[in-house]
Amino acid sequence: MSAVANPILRLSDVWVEYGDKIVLEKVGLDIEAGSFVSIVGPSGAGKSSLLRIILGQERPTRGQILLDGAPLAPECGPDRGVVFQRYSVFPHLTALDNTMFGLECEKAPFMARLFGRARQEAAARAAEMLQAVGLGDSMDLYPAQMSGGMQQRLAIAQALIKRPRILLLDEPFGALDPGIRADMHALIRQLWQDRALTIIMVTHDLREAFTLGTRVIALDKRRHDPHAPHRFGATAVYDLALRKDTDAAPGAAAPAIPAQDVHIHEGA
Ligand SMILES: Nc1ncnc2c1ncn2[C@@H]1O[C@H](COP(=O)(O)OP(=O)(O)OP(=O)(O)O)[C@@H](O)[C@H]1O
Repeated sequence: MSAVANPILRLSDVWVEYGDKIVLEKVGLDIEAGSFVSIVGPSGAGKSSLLRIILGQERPTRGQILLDGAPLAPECGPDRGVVFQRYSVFPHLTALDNTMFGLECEKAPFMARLFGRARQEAAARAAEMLQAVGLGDSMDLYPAQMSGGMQQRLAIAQALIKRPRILLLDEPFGALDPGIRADMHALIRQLWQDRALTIIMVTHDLREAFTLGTRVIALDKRRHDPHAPHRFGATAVYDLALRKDTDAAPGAAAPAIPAQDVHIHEGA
């Protein structure tokens, strides 16, 4: 376990099992508020499973997750927002209505519709959010009228409208062209800094992991049983804290890291 004083998230001895298949075993992690944590690892290592349990969509089969020192509520709370690789926006709603939807669900959980002044306030907040992600001129467009990059910007606006403190990103830029990806890196870095977010991002792209992350965690199996591939789960096999100049230009390569600032330690 990587000990951090007053972590925003603490995972202690967390296991995720599906029947007799062990996906994650003995995961122990402290996540510091304001950090940008990149999670890497081979396909099937349990990266998305880890995000789902932090989001509260699923519960670990063993172990404990603390959010600000208190056990994680069993459902997804407004303190955590999520963006997936595949566009999660609603095709029948405009960008503005897509962004407002989260607020409408929160404030009018049965009808998911606000009226009068409450609606005006929600629309103003959604418009501000769309400006922040660079969609200020596209509020009336439907997702089918938007590019992939624009749809991911919209998904980020949806995730951030409820002002979460933790943003979970599951391969958010994996389906985008390299040029658009660079723009999205700049955007996410800006939002991370401006909104003092804690970000946990799963990616297959090591360059992306090191460029954006202040910490890179690799999940993998420490033990393999060739006769029973599901007998052992993955855990954090590498945990690298990177010293980052947060004022670096968006998209800039990570600065060189002096050897003494690289901490490689075994998972729990
Ligand atoms: N609901 C489920 N029931 C059974 N097995 C599951 C379930 N969800 C995930 N798994 C299994 O858990 C393992 C880890 O899946 P997960 O999607 O977390 O891995 P990943 O590291 O995110 O993979 P990828 O990089 O390919 O997206 C996989 O073997 C998957 O088949």
